[in-house]
Amino acid sequence: METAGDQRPLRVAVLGCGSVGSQVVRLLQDQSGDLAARIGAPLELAGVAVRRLDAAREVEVPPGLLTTDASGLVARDDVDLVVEVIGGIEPARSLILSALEHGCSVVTANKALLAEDGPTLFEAAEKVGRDLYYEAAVAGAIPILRPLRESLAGDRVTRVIGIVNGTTNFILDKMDTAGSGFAEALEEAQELGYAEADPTADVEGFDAAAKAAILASLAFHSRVTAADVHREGITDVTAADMASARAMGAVVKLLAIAELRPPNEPGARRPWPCGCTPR
Ligand SMILES: NC(=O)c1ccc[n+]([C@@H]2O[C@H](COP(=O)([O-])OP(=O)(O)OC[C@H]3O[C@@H](n4cnc5c(N)ncnc54)[C@H](O)[C@@H]3O)[C@@H](O)[C@H]2O)c1
Ligand SMILES: N[C@@H](CCO)C(=O)O
Repeated sequence: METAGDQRPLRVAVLGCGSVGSQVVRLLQDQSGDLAARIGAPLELAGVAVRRLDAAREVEVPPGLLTTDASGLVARDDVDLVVEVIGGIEPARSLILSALEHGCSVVTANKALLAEDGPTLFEAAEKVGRDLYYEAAVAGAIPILRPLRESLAGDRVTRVIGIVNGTTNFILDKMDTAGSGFAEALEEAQELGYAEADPTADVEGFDAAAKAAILASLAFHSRVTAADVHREGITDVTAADMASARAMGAVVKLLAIAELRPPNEPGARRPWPCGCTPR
């Protein structure tokens, strides 16, 4: 009987070894047996692109696998799959496009990029017949994007609402339940790895807006970018606001709310006409 070990390994390149990247590398190393059995082939780490070779990391990476040449890594012939977890727009976009052009499938957690320029990536993947997966871009541990895209493909979704930003949820909860100050709670969220590299993205609502745009695009088969989303952060929320909410039996939360409006209502969008809806 053929086992996963008899199959050619799938070679994985990881771009970025921060909070998320280090855990991807750890999983590839610690759970290689389980992953191989589930996938049907061993997953092998081909390389990890980092900014600095000598930086402290949460995971041990064999030095021979580290490189500061991310462009070179995604263009290598022996790489099958690229995991982009450096974040931001550039060079993440160019690296993903190059990886696809070089025949790799791509997994990215980059909601900022997807919300700004997802169609360019989806079209590029479609053109070369490669996969582009991004489940971790919204509500990391909760499978939400694939169910919206596939399980609910035949349904008419009219509303998506939820807490989609962990950092603000953590801060608001600490302010409410432990009486923490905003700055102190933010620092703790950063230490725990919840916050974006620039936490302004979290506390001013940019991260939630990007996630709302991705959710709305999938749920309503439409094109919504982060710039289309009304955004409010939590930096003005005070202890007095918390107390008022509590007195009303409520809590303060940062929500992403996406609603489909009737077509002739002001602000309503038409479904996206071409074949470039998020896949
Ligand atoms: N942290 C989370 O909980 C979380 C959850 C879901 C999605 N995400 C997304 O995942 C991505 C990564 O987030 P993170 O929290 O790991 O960020 P991070 O800042 O901890 O890690 C990013 C890493 O990429 C490196 N990097 C940046 N530019 C690089 C380049 N050109 N070449 C090589 N390395 C480069 C940085 O040095 C850093 O180590 C972001 O898109 C983020 O929005 C994060
Ligand atoms: N900074 C993001 C990471 C997960 O997307 C958050 O706090 O939700």
